[in-house]
Amino acid sequence: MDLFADDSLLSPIPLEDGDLAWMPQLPLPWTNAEVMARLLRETDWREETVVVYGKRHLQPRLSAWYGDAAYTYSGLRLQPAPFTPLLDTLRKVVETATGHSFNSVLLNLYRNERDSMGMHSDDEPELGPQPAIASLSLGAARTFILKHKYNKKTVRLELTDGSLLLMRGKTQEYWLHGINKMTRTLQARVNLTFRKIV
Ligand SMILES: O=C(O)CCC(=O)C(=O)O
Ligand SMILES: [Fe+2]
Repeated sequence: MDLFADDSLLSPIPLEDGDLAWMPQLPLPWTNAEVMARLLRETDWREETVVVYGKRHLQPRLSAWYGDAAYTYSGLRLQPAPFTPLLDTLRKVVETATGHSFNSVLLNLYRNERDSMGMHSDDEPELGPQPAIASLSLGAARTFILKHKYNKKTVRLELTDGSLLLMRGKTQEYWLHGINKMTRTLQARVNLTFRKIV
């Protein structure tokens, strides 16, 4: 279901075989720093283990999954917790800004420049075809890298404090995305990806 959208604040970012839109500052009812501090404090952050080629590794970031349904992500079965009042408020703000409805959110905490996320597509079957995923960033800016699966073109976006990136259409089908480690010292960043499990 698409809600009535005040999406005039979202600007399209041209991307072949994909659909991206972005706003530099999502209008929030608190300052970015207040939202970030509350998310750091109120979230049930987990250091998840992943098994790659039979070897167990700690993920290079902390994460938490809130929503109505369990979700399989990077081979991990994430047990959901119900939305908190803060997450519910953020969800409504993001829904108004994007015109899409969401019932789940994955939070990632990049503690410093050494935390990262490998290249992937958010194409799990429970998201349905052509999912809309809204990504809210708080704290340190990190570079979001998109790589085309077939022609290998690369696009880099700076995801700054308070910004909202909407990925939809064929984006997950044609592109991988991720966050690289950096060498320059960086403060913490929290990213929330709102999703709809169908
Ligand atoms: O931290 C980011 O901006 C990317 C997060 C992401 O790709 C995900 O949660 O699937
Ligand atoms: Fe992703």
